[in-house]
Amino acid sequence: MLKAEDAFPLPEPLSARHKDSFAYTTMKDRQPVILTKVIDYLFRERKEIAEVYGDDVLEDLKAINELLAQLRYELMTDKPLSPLNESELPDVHDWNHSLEEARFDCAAKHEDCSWFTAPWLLVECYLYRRIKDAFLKGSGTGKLKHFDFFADQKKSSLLDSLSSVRILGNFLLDKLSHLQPGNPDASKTLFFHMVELSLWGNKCDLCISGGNPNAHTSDPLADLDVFRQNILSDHLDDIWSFVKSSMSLGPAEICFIADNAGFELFSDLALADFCVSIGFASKVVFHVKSFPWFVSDTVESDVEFLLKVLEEEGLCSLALRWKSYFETERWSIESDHFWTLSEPFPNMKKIRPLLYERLSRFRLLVVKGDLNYRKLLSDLNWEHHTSFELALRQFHPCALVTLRTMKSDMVAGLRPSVGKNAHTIDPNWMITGKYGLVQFSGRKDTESKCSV
Ligand SMILES: O=P(O)(O)OC[C@H]1O[C@](O)(CO)[C@@H](O)[C@@H]1O
Repeated sequence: MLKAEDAFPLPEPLSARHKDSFAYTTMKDRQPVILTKVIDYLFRERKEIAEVYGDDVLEDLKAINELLAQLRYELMTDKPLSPLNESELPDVHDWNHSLEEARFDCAAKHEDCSWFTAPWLLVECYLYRRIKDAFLKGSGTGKLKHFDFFADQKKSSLLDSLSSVRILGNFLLDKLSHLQPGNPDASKTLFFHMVELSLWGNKCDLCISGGNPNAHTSDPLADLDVFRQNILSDHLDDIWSFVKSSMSLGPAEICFIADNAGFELFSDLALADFCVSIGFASKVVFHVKSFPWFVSDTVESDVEFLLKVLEEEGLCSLALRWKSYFETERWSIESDHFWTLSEPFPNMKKIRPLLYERLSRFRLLVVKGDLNYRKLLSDLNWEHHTSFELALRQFHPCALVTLRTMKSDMVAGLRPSVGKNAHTIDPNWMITGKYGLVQFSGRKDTESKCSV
């Protein structure tokens, strides 16, 4: 198979070193705001937090905020990136290896490896890992080591999206009750709609809004027809052919590499239910983050909160249905520290071979969101018309679909004129979340084992 690096020199990683780039704006404007909001939140809510965890955490909060203020200083004054110290998380070695490699590349350019010279993917992920570090180090009592400092924002975002949740939930329940088993073609249009709903679920996240409220408030079904023209790369037909032919092999295990909690997570569970109900999937695994990440990324407790809200807010039958999927292990949640490294997915086989092996057992991976897309395509500055397959750089544990609204200036797999036309309509087309991609690769690495 043709490798990207054999075909031409690989493009440069995106980096804040380019002052006209989105990476630069993000690191200069958005990241300090996100960090400051965490600091403000901990200070503002200290009494409430102490009520839950005990007065001794007031000292922890002070220590954590000092570490976060130091981190903000390092970011805003473009200090060299320091290695992580020993910590109870299993990722320190991998992180320090990534930092060492970046330092080596910067040294070749006679530069320090800092927030504004290193690859954007590395520094953006590093910020969230350092925030986590502040909680691990600053919590002398140990009580706040696993505190979810983004939980309140995620909860509010879900509660603000309830009208959209109700519309989609009732639509799903109605459609599920009219499915025609044994007649997959009857489900095709609906399958397209469920995929599109999960795609546009990615539009709102709390990272792109710098932590400001960003809920889904419109009618997601009415939006479908309006938004369809904004799908710049659309492999839905290929996905459906794959799903249909796969169904003749018997139900399979599939996996979502999840992104944001709130409405997006809800739309992902809805798509997963549809895949189960039409007989495509026997089991669904949701891979989530193991600590707070990019503000609104899903951690396990966000799934629990979603089910609780559905139960309390008039979607009880859906909540019970999904709870029973989890109880019977038809659905399950997994996590891996690879998702909170800065490593591109093509490095997974080398760095986390067991995870690659695990993914190779699924029939389909659904890779959600902007950051996962950047990692999938190595966050390199691809020509927009580079083929999606080539840009995957041989990441083929199993067939995969990526559903991503565009919130960063990196893309591959577009037909030649598509980017130009989008740019004419909206010069910010790559970063607003208004445009989306549904891309598919049916290829599977023949060296990886397959049990389904
Ligand atoms: O939740 P998503 O879709 O991964 O988006 C994460 C956000 O973080 C970024 O990757 C960088 O800030 C953006 O491109 C995007 O707004």
